[in-house]
Amino acid sequence: MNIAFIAHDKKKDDMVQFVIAYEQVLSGHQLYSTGTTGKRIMEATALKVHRCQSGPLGGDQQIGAMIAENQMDCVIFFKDPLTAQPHEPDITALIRLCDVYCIPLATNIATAEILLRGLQRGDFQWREIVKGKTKDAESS
Ligand SMILES: O=C(CO)COP(=O)(O)O
Repeated sequence: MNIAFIAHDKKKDDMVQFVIAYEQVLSGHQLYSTGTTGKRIMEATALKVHRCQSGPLGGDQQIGAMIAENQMDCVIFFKDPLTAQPHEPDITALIRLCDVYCIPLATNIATAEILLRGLQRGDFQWREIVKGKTKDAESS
């Protein structure tokens, strides 16, 4: 599965703790992130993360584009609800695209735990079916 990790500054420590806790599970997947979040994850773990731009410089939009191309299976986005962000429209757009394409999205650590436990159990297999169907439609 392709999984995106994004954390606002005040949530980055939580994100690091989270990926350390689930490092073993995550090592079997392709990981993507916004710039600084990915840097923090790679410093704290042995995980390899494909880093996009930093959020305020377009990283949320790059991950949004992957969703629109059906290349993202899950988004873990630890949002800071108490701090205004200069790129708020990009954040809203990313969340909207998750809803448009029915991509599982966790915006806090409690939901993220449930999503990753589902991932461990194989609950995300339906994404492979959806991706397969999209590829078939594109090639016909
Ligand atoms: O701002 C962000 C998401 O909206 C996160 O970006 P960084 O991971 O580059 O800090």
